[in-house]
Amino acid sequence: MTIHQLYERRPLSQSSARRDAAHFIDGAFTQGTTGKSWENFHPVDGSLIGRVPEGGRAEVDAAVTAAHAALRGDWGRMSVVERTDLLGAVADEINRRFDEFLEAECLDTGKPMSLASHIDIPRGAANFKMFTDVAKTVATECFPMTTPDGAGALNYALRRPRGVIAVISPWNLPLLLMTWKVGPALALGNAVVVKPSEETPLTATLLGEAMNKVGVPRGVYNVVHGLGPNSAGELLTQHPRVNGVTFTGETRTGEAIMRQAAHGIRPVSFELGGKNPALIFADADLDKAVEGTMRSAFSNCGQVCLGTERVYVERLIFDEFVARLKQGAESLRPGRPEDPSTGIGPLVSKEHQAKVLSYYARAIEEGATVITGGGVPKVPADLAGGSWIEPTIWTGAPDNAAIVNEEIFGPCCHIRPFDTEEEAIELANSTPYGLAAAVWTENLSRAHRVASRMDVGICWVNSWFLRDLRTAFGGAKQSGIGREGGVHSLEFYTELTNICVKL
Ligand SMILES: NC(=O)c1ccc[n+]([C@@H]2O[C@H](COP(=O)([O-])OP(=O)(O)OC[C@H]3O[C@@H](n4cnc5c(N)ncnc54)[C@H](O)[C@@H]3O)[C@@H](O)[C@H]2O)c1
Ligand SMILES: O=C/C=C/C=C(\O)C(=O)O
Repeated sequence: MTIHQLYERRPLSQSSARRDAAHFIDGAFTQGTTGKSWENFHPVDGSLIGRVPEGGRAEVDAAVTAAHAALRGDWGRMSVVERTDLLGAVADEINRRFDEFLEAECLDTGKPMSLASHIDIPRGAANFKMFTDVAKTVATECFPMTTPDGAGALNYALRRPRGVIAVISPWNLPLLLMTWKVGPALALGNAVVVKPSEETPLTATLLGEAMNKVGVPRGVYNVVHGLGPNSAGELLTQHPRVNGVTFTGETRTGEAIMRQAAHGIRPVSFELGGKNPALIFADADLDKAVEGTMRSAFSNCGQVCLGTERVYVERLIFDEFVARLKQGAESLRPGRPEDPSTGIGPLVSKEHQAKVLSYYARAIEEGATVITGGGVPKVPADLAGGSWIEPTIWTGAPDNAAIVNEEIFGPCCHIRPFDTEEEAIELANSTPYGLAAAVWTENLSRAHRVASRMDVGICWVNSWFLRDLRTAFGGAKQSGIGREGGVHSLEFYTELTNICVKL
């Protein structure tokens, strides 16, 4: 029976028993000591999923202490092969419990199962597998040198785990983005304390069961739920015994975390916001450019940091492209995650829905023309409690408009014509962000020429969201600090010592 058939009779939100989240500290689940918690709602219909405990100083201290104890214990004494065998088993356990992770992720986010079953959950396992390979195969460096006495000396580099890593993760791809950090951290010998987003606690909690099942020593993986400021997030990122902070989230939040982590000096690795452009030249394969921009603008209800919110189209094909993208946007049917015909899910929360709707209103004030969307879709009565939003396309806004310069993080994009390659490049690079870009052209020279001038961390040509996990991933300008992926993750998750031996 397919996962969809499982729910044909009853919606996911009514098929699942109430699910409370729990902290996972030193190998044990606990509701903690603060007595504070919040309600977790299903974004599809507003139904209650369960409660989430808010961790405080005691929980953060206990988790950091457990992580350090793990480093001094069996985990710290394990060989790379023993460690990576365990993490390979974690990946296998995620795959063994695939449907449970899928159900939990879709309950928390409301995203279609057809999306999460192809992206979110498989990447949860792949992120562990990828970095076990890196940890087992990465070489180190060695520099023989001459010395005045002629005998010479040998320099070689040794890498060791950085220590206890704080992982602060967002709500849009909860399992994928949390394991994108936990995978390399653990494969390279660290221990972690994860603070998932308050919107999406379930898969981080479930991963604790997988860790225990395969025998990862207690204290290696810890989860403390909480909010950001004045809560577990802030306490964790300023904790004196945390050795590094890796964060994925909004740029403004990154600024706050940087201040919090500064006291006592600890390195940060940031993957932040974006306002990503797509450049579509007249010689592009229009079918592919429309299909790719449909995904990059509307997938995951536009809640993808790498998504496209600015589309620049060569004037010759502007009207045709706008008409084609409008047609695509209007074909997306809102629905429940478990419904295979669902084309688009809801936003993650009522708060986020209000934020996106405020930009929809701002667009009108700024003089934009609404090509399609601009509000809340009509949905069946049983979905009325959800955080629904219409996929929206604008044209005609000024280049300094908020909808053209500020990250909205919803299923919306502004399309503007351009006349020359230089103009397109200047427009693409015109915001404080520099995360991703997409260039659509069949001209090989132009593809390489334009891509090389995108001031971003990743540029796709005639594609979007193709991800080779060995490549460097991260943002330029206000979209991030550092790169993670493949051997690039070594820089943040290990400390390097150069040893010079006189021969
Ligand atoms: N660059 C990337 O790879 C990437 C990937 C996904 C999402 N994002 C960005 O994330 C944002 C959406 O996710 P979000 O709304 O969860 O982001 P957010 O910044 O609101 O929150 C992210 C996480 O940070 C925590 N947090 C908030 N304030 C904190 C503080 N002062 N100290 C410690 N922790 C704190 C939150 O509790 C949450 O766990 C968008 O801006 C999107 O572009 C970037
Ligand atoms: O929403 C942002 C998506 C980020 C994706 C990754 O970090 C990845 O594919 O590794």
